[in-house]
This record gives sequence, structure tokens and C-alpha cells, in this order.
Amino acid sequence: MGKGRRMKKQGPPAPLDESKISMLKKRKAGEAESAQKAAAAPAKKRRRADVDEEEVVTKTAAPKKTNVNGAAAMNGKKEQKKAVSGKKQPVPMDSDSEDDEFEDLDGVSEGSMDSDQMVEGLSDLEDDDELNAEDDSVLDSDEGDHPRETMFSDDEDLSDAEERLTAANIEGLSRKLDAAKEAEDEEAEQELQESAMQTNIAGDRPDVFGDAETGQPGLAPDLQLLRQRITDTIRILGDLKSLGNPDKSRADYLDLLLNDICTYYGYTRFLAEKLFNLFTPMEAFAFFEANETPRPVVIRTNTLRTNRRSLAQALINRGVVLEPVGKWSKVGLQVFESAVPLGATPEYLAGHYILQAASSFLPVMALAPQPNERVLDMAAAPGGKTTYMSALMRNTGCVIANDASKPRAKGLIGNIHRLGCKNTIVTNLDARTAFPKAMGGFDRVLLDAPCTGTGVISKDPGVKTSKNERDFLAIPHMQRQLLLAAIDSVDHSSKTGGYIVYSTCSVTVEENEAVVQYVLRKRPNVKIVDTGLGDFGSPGFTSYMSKKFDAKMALTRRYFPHRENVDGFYVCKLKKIGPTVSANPTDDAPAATAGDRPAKKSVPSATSSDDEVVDKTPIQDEDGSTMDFEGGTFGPFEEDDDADRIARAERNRLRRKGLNPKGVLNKPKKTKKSDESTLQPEKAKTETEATTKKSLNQGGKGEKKTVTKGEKEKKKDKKGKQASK
Ligand SMILES: C[S@@+](CC[C@H](N)C(=O)[O-])C[C@H]1O[C@@H](n2cnc3c(N)ncnc32)[C@H](O)[C@@H]1O
Repeated sequence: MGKGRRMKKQGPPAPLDESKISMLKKRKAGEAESAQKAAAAPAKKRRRADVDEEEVVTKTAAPKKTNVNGAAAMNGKKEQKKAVSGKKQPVPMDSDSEDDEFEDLDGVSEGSMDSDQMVEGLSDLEDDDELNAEDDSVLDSDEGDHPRETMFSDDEDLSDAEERLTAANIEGLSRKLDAAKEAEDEEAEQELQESAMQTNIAGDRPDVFGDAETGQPGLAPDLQLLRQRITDTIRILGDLKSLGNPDKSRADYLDLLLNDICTYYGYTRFLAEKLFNLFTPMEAFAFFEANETPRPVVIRTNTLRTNRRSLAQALINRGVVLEPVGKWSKVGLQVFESAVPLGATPEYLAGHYILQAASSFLPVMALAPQPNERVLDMAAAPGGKTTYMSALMRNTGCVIANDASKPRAKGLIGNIHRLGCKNTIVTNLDARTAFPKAMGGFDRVLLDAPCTGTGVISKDPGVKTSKNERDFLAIPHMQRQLLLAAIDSVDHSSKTGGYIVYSTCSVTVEENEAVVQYVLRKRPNVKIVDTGLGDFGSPGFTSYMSKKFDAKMALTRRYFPHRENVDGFYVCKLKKIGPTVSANPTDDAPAATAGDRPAKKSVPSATSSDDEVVDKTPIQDEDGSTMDFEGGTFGPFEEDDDADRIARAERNRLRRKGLNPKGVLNKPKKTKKSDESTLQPEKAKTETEATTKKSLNQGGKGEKKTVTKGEKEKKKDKKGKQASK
């Protein structure tokens, strides 16, 4: 549908630094020798072009496991990779001399490249920032204790120093991305203007309303014209005064634009509007466009079984064209092309890697689980993040990997076994209720929440039409409950942790900042902290439309397909700073949780009695100031009345269907269900919804709910309200 976008590199690794290479050339070989070699070069090039398989295999002194076929395949792939990545290629190597390698680096030689050399290229790309004039590791052979080991480190665990390095890398990458984006934006703007000029050459003010009919009635719309009108309208909206029709308002243009976007990209008006409102019209266009193309394929090296260099080597041997994903990750590899199915290679089956979107590394990096900790992954299936956590913890401590969906939990078990995670226990529970009471005291909790999936529309275009108003009430409601439970499951006095990471693959405010804002109000014992992910991505919104959020919301991170070329994602890191209490004891705070280990001093710990112990001690911020959680700077979430709002939406939905809400909703039910479960969709539309529904049922089953005095009073209140309505 949309104009094809070329596959962009997942955050471009820095190109090889030619000046450093020249320096090395000079140092390694004298000038006279260089001249001699240069004279001999054509002959060598010819020889290389004719290189036979035997020569490839015997290139290095040390015996290599180079797969001849794989190497041969790579020769062909080299050119393809050039085309895809548009970058200078890694170095073809020859055992003859290092100088030859340098010639190749200069791009003179058309010679063959074996798989080892590809890996060398990768290591160069990975660490080129660290290169200095004395660095021997730009190119090397496999022999001896060569610094190459540090270039493509065998030990890719994130030590403290490495973590800092990763953060620095992210900043560097981010700066590069900014520069690249600026250039791209300029280019796009120019293109847009050029094309607009071509079609509106006749007049200064493009008449987009004049050609409102882009196709004959009953016929498919002319997509070319539609696209043109979209770009024209965006241009007009950028300068309404001089380009717009004086008889038309901004709202008229926005309306036209939204309708065109719906027709062109196939969204419902409801969702198109919701997503459109996140951006300027120009950026919204880029977002919708990006949703039409797939994100780069990325695999994560499982460091419990191998290291990235060996994995890259093995896959290159099989004809896979790949590169390190970017400096921000030491375990990711972006795959450009593959001659074999990536989900069926021997390395895959042996658990050396997992196919995992780049953005889904980020929540785990933010959580930063430490060896020997006790960690909970509340919604874990199929386990991309669980297995990454397990690897970061080096198979020590304990990861509880939970998912409410049984079939998905089976997949999770499969991945855990395949990847050799031995510190992991799988549970199949509704995480909204299961953990805080039964099993708390976690050092860290990850909640990668079920969501509407508006960040992954390129993977699941069904989202464009399947998500409705009701979903945007019911799903955030569940996310709030889950996040409250996540907080209540954490031990605030954990010596190493006390952190919660909340993430979604959705870009809407309802599922991200609004959920976090809600829990900040409900749990004054948490605060937003820096994700540690550097400047990669954009800050979370501190205000949106009429809503104002906590100023620290800017510490949360948003990722967008059109900005970072990753799936749309949101990451927020919270620190629990006091025992579980609730600002409103009648709300979702459990009467007793196992989340907090008994506090050491006078702070009253939660007990197992029905009545919640509320710690009235004001919670102090790091600077010693008392935190203001009651209204004030952030609001206007005056009253939490999710159930009412959902009920209202349900009534509206039924009315739209032509049904009488009173008749339908007041029908006597066979079994008694909780407020929320009666409001779940009758028909599961997506896997998430299906799971949600199931988990709701599971939650109801066999769970004896403890009702506090406050809860009883609130219920009474609600009944009174409903009766008066
Ligand atoms: C976004 S996916 C998780 C992806 C996973 N973290 C990964 O990286 O592979 C959300 C998961 O939440 C699960 N889920 C939905 N409702 C749940 C609940 N109440 N308790 C626990 N898990 C739930 C779904 O089954 C789904 O697998």
C-alpha cells in the first residue's frame, strides 16, 4: 500500500574509520614496502578473484572450522549485503600479509571474504569508538592472545563497567541517530515539497477539497491521488494562513486528512485519530508509513550457551548476512538476509539465540537483574525477556516466569529449556492477584504488560481495525491492576534492587503514562527513576491534551518505528521506597502482601489481618523534601472509577448495536462474577484479549477474596450511586 521504505539499519553502527586504518597501514609497513605491495596489488587481486576453495580454507595458520560452502555462499552475499546496508564492507582477509587486508579495507579488492573475516568486520564495527592509533585490533588473525578478543568479547556479560559503556554507547548511538534523522527529515521534507509543487503548480493554494472524490463512486480510491492529497493537506496544515482555503477551518483539513489516512492505510477512524493525536501531522504521516514496513530482524545471542562472535561466525557459515545490532547492545545481531530459516538452524535448536525484536531488549536492560537476585516476570510468555534476564543473572538466583495463558506458558517452557535457563520456575497464574499475597519479596519485577499492540502494527495489521473504545478502557484497567500487583510484590528493602519495570508494545498514552500516573497516586511508596537507557528513544509525555503528569514522567522512555526503526515501545522504571500502602485503603492495595519483607525499624509492616496497616509516615524524596501525592502538581485523575467508565462504555457499545443496555446488562447471570469479569468481551478478538478473559476467569476460580471493611463501604457507596443514577 504505502510507498516502500528501504530496510534501515537498526541504529547504525559507526562506519570504519579510514584515518585510523591508514595510520595502522603506515605503522605496520614501511613506505617503501607499501609501494612495493601496491605495485603487486593487481596481481594479487586477480589471484583473489580466482581463489579456490582450498585457498579459502587454508587462509589462516590456525585450523579453522570454516564451512567451505558457507564461505562460498558468503562471497556472493558480500555484494548483497553492501546493497542492503549501504555501508563499507568488513575486511576480506588473506593470510599473505596484513597489508593486503588494508588494501581490501580501502575497497580496492573485489576478493572473496570468508566467514571469519565477516566476524572480524563485525568486531570492528562493534568497537570502533575505542580504536586508537596503537590499536592492533582493527584487523588480526586468529592466532595468539590478540586484542581481537576484546573487540568481539567472548565474555559479553554486563559487568558494571560494561553497563556504563553500554549506556555511553546508547548516548553515542542516539546522537548519531539524531543526526541521521535530521538528514532524513530534511530529505523527506524536500521530497514532499517537490512532489507538492509538481501537482500544485497551477496555484499557490492547493485545492484539496476540490478533488475530494479520489475515485468514482463504487470504485476503489485512486491511492496515488489519495497519497498526494495527504501530503498536500499536511503541507497546508503546516502553513494554513498562506496555503489554506480561507473558507475552510483547520478542523476541516484535519477531518479530511484523517479520513484519507483511514482510507489509505486501512485504520478505523477511532484508532487513526488516537494515533494521529500523538504527533504533528507530518510526524503522524511518518508513523503511519513506518507501520507499513517490517522492522529489522534481530536475534539475541544467548550468553548462557555461546557468545556473539561465535554465533555470528556459525551463522555466517550458513549464509546468514548479519551485523551487530548497534552499540547499545552486546548481544543483538541484525539479520539482513538468510539462506536458511532462522528458526530451524542447529544453532537455534541448540539454544544459541532467540529471535527477539530489538525494542524488547530494552525493558530487561532497564530492569538490570543482578546475579543471585529473586526476580519476577509477571507476564512472561513466550519468554524473550525471561531468558534474557536469566542470562544476565548468569543462571544464578531465581526467576519466576509467570503467564496467565496455559498454551503460551507451554511455549515459555520450551524456550527456557532450549536456552538452558536453569534458574527459572514457570507459573501459570493470574498475576493481578497471585503474587503479592502468596509470593512477594522480589528484588525486581518486570511487567511487560498485555496491551493493544499499537506499537507493532507492522507485525499485526489486524490492530488497525480490531481495537475499539472498549479495549482502550478494559486493557489499561488490567494494566493498572497488574502494575499495582507488581509494586506490591517487590521488597522495598531489597539490598540490591527494589525495582519494577513496566513496559508495553503500545504507543498510546492510556496504556503508558496514564497507567504509571495512576499507580503513582495509588502507591505513594514508588517513584519513577531513570531507565538507564540513555538518550535512546524519546522522553515520556509530562502532559497530554488536558492531562498533566508527574514531571518525572520524562524519565520514562518511548520508542517509535519511524524514529528509532524499532517496534513502538514504552519503558518505565520505578523504585519502591517504602512498604506497601495505599493512598486509598479501599482500592486495589491488598490487605496484606508478602511483597515487603518486615521493615527493620519502626515502619509498620503489612500483616495478614484483614485490615490494612497504612503507614502514615510521609515519604521523603531523595532530597529530603516531602512528596506531594495528593492532587497538586499532577492530576486530574480525581476519582478512580474504572468500573463505572467501563460500564458506561459498555452501555454505549450496546446502544450503538441497537440493543437496550438495561435489558442486556440487567439479565440475571448464572454465576456470580466480579465487576470486571462481567465487562470482558464476549468474544475474544485477539490472543491478548482471550488471555485476559481466561485469566479473569482463572482469577475468580478458587480465589477466596478478602474484603476489607473499606471495600465493603465502597461497594455500598457504588450501589447507592448506581441506584440514584
Ligand atoms: C506482551 S506479552 C508478554 C511477552 C513476554 N514478556 C516476552 O517478552 O516474551 C503479554 C503476556 O501477558 C499475558 N497475560 C495477560 N493477562 C495476564 C494476567 N492477568 N496475568 C499474567 N499474565 C497475563 C499474556 O498471556 C501474554 O503472554
